[in-house]
Amino acid sequence: MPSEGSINFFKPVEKIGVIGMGYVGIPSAVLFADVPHFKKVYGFQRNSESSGYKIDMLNSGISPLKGDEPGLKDLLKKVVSENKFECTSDFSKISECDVITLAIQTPFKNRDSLIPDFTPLKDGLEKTGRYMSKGSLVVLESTITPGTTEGMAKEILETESGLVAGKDFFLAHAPERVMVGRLLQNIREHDRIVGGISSYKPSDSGEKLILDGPDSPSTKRAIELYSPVLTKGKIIPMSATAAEVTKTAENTFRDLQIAAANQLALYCEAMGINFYDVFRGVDSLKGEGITRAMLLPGAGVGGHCLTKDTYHLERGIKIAAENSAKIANTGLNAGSPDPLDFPKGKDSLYVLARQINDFMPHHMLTLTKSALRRAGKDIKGSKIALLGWAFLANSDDARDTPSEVYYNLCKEEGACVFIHDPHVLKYPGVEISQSPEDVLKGADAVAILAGHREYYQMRPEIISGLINLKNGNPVIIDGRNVILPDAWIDKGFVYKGIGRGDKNGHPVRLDIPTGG
Ligand SMILES: NC(=O)c1ccc[n+]([C@@H]2O[C@H](COP(=O)([O-])OP(=O)(O)OC[C@H]3O[C@@H](n4cnc5c(N)ncnc54)[C@H](O)[C@@H]3O)[C@@H](O)[C@H]2O)c1
Ligand SMILES: CC(=O)N[C@@H]1[C@@H](OP(=O)(O)OP(=O)(O)OC[C@H]2O[C@@H](n3ccc(=O)[nH]c3=O)[C@H](O)[C@@H]2O)O[C@H](CO)[C@@H](O)[C@@H]1O
Repeated sequence: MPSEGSINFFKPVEKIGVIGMGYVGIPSAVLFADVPHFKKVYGFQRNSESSGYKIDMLNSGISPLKGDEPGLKDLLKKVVSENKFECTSDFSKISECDVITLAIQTPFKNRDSLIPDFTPLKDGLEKTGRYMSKGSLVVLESTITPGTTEGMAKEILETESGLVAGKDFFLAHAPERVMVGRLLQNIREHDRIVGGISSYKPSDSGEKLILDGPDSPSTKRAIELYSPVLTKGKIIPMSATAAEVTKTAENTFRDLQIAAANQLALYCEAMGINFYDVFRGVDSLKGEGITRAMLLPGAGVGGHCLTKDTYHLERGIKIAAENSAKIANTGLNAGSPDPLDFPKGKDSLYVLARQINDFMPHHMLTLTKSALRRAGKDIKGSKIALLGWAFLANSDDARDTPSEVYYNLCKEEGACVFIHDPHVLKYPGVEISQSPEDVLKGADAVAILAGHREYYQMRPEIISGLINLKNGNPVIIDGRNVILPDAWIDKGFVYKGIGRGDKNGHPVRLDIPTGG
């Protein structure tokens, strides 16, 4: 084992353990296994009721992941047949590994508390600490609250192993930035953020020199691990905490950009103008590095990433302030101010962005009720055709979907809601139809919640033939800018669209045929 802070590793990385055979761990493990000079990769998977089945599947060269992952099937078969990858629930094999990476889920306990449930991750860290050898590198790939690597993870590993982080073993955070559907490509091509913990080495004068970020031996060891896997991507070294903030901030900023578009859309509606005119205008200011990356407004923000990573970041600064206060109280630097200087009593901009994005399904309800009123109907007792349950266009992923919020709000108002989605076949607690006719027949209102390509094909004359014309004008609410308002207004629809202040107050045709 190198002396404290030394960067001369005594042996190259040969055996790797990846804990957590999921969307992140499986592609990560098979890519490591395909590197010629990495001799063996163990995929550690606990033999739980919900996921234990993966062990035999993986050892048979079959991926347990849903959906198509280009290249994964063949690569998995290859590394299994070469005996370079083996899935196991025998965690004692961790002792053979030079490197252990943890790709374990880090969900929030519930949408309200927004406190992460680190139970599975802590279990993975305890097993790692129990079996890891001196000189090994531990890397957390899970999305975690900033401060976790230098904090909770380091504490658990040191307690379980009796070793000292940064001296007897290396510790880093290398967050995953993959998208389901292109896991291998993303790992190979995205730049890789690598953040090792700080180490210390004695200077000639006997003082302790801090080796941090790119100079940290843990960072350097992690670079040795990830470099052979990258094709287009390059390594971006930094400190462990900076790596944690990078991961959570990249999604926080995307959420913020979407919230900015949503707020502007609400302003445009209130001022009777078309958001998309303003979008084109603002977007035209390009060149000289002065572009404004404006994103698009919509019926809300769903998914596993953007709905949570802001709260990881917020929790990270809260913990940093608490830790600072603890030091302040120990008299080391008594009375030191709160490390965060921020306008007193003001909410975080990022939390406000989350609140604006979470408001959008509520705005969809406002538009629905207003349109039904203009058609002389009450939402209570109305039939609403909800088009699009997935949180993302042309996807079957419905995690944290805004459609569920809108659905529950309409039900609370006494509406009967029928759901259509061509990609999401089932979801707990609701029925989802793949037949547009069944959902649209007799509907008083059509609400578009996801921008699936199928919905761009809808024609007003076809839809009006299906829905309920007998008691007044049909209604359509467009949450994803899918339809052209005039064509539908001409057919007698009452139209409302997010950001469409220029059309939301359109005159309503009263001479529509109510059908035979
Ligand atoms: N899925 C994505 O697209 C994606 C993208 C970026 C980041 N991430 C992050 O990566 C992490 C993993 O996400 P995922 O989607 O791969 O999760 P997942 O649920 O698909 O896989 C986690 C796996 O770990 C196993 N596991 C849990 N606790 C364990 C333990 N103590 N010991 C051994 N195995 C254990 C589970 O059984 C499961 O098989 C999360 O923090 C997530 O936020 C995921
Ligand atoms: C590795 C990782 O963490 N990757 C993340 C993942 O994020 P994701 O899977 O959650 O997908 P997103 O595209 O972010 O959409 C989220 C929701 O926001 C709505 N939305 C979107 C854009 C817009 O202009 N207006 C909107 O309203 C949309 O309908 C949906 O509900 O992939 C993104 C690249 O796709 C990445 O950038 C992002 O880091």
